[in-house]
Amino acid sequence: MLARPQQPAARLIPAIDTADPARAAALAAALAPCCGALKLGLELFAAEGPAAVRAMAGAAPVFLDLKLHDIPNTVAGAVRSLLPLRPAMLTLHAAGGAAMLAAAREAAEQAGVARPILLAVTVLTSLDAAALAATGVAGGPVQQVLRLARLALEAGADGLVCSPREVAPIRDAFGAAPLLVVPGVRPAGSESGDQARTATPAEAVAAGADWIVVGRPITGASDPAAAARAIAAGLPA
Ligand SMILES: O=C(O)c1cc(=O)[nH]c(=O)n1[C@@H]1O[C@H](COP(=O)(O)O)[C@@H](O)[C@H]1O
Repeated sequence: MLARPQQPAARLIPAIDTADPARAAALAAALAPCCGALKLGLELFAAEGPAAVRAMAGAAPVFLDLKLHDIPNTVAGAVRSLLPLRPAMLTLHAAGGAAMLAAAREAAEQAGVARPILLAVTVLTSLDAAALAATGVAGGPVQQVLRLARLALEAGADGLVCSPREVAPIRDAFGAAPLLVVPGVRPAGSESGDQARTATPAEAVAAGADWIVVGRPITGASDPAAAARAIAAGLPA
């Protein structure tokens, strides 16, 4: 499995969110030297499929963010289908439940020691308290993230995806062991866009994030590699 990062640059995961394979390849080539992994998500996978993962795999470890969420049998089958792509990390929605997460873990173990890190997405960083309440969830984001974190870790997830706001509460509740991958990260002065629960890269790492995921503040910059290096340079050692 991909090791927990020790150096600031290894903590950074740029999100390559584009449907254009040529742009994805250019971003991957520019960003691979200054990050710990590259995140490939639904936009590129929907457009290009597994070929996009194969194309990126030579540049850096691939965080394949497909946020699987279905019945256990279907998710286990999807994990088995994705294993030949050798992703370093794979996401599933914690809200899919313990049986779904356990089935994913069992399927992933067929890959042996090189299996992907299984990350359970808790509460999407785009949801504020009101949007979460509108889905029927009682209690605020922190309470729901802690509830889903416990469920996911007990069911066999290696780590969690959460916003920077829940990193400290998760570390308080579950200690150092869970791998924490944190999107919703915004360098000071950059636009939050559709992200609701944000903090700066340095705040996320100081709170206990292992990896931070940053998309548009990097990919929308005139020099994405320079933007990535500047973010990494601002992280605590
Ligand atoms: O699983 C994720 O990576 C994820 C979970 C979450 O709760 N919020 C979230 O923004 N993400 C992903 O992180 C990336 C954030 O991109 P930017 O908002 O452009 O920095 C996107 O690719 C999202 O799909």
